[in-house]
Amino acid sequence: MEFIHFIVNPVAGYGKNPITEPFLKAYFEEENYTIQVKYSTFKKQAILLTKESILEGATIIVACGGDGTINEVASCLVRTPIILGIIPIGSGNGLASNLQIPSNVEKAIAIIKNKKNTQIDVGSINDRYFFSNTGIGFAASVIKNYEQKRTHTLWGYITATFKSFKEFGDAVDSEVSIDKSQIMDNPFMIFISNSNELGYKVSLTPKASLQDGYLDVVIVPKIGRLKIIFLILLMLFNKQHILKEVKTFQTKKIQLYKNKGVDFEPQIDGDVQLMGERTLNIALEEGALNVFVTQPFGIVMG
Ligand SMILES: Nc1ncnc2c1ncn2[C@@H]1O[C@H](COP(=O)(O)OP(=O)(O)OP(=O)(O)O)[C@@H](O)[C@H]1O
Repeated sequence: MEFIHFIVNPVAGYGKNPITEPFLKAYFEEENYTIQVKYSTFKKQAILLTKESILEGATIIVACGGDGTINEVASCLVRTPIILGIIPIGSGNGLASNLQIPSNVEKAIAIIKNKKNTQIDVGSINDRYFFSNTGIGFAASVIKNYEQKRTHTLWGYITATFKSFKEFGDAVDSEVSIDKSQIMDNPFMIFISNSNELGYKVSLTPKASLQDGYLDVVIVPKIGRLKIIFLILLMLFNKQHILKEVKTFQTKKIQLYKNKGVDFEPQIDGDVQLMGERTLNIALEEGALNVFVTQPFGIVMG
């Protein structure tokens, strides 16, 4: 008997999804599965619901939402034997896309029922985990503006990008040191990724792998407005490396320190968080999360 708990974000994506207990019971027959469905009613409640499900003896916990919900659920499952299932009903669904889990709910359910699981790497930033990506600068500013919008769609990201572009000149003067050596004035963006997709098939780190034991880092120093426009266009076609200012490398850990300017406000899997700290210690934990995947993805364990 499997004890499967579903943690559903009812406002993810377009806020329309079919996930109810009767709907799921049609797929998870009572002879083999005991299911429970829980809905989050406020931001970050999925963390509390997941912790409760662990205490209740769930063997599989399914995050039903986008990258934010997956982050909240999966953060509680790192280094536990509990397997994460994903039903991607968010807007961007970057991690699910990297894992080749389709947005079609029935197909995503079939992957869970197929019981093939693998272990993926997990990123950490101070006391938090990330599974897709984290970073500071322009990408975090876009997400902050996006979070304030009512429509969480691709159009929401486009208008948030315009707003961040307009605000760019008002940025507070800042200085960041990287690994206690390189010092950057007002870096445009420092982006650190575990997965190869941001969502909507856009990628800043197309070569990143969830199972290679490395984080992929993209650093863009302060650049002028024309170059920003050029860079945004290049990003849409995954060709940002054409711009010589864009530096990419792989690492197992990286430390950012704010010498000057306000405290760090990084985005963590699409959620902007004021850290209230001047140091960000970002690292990778290899293979620390069990997740259901499609048959051809990665090294299948189960
Ligand atoms: N009932 C709720 N009301 C408001 N916010 C909620 C509720 N339940 C969860 N949330 C929050 O919604 C945020 C966004 O969720 P999520 O990332 O899953 O969806 P999305 O933004 O549509 O998808 P994606 O991140 O893939 O673009 C999360 O920060 C989560 O904490």
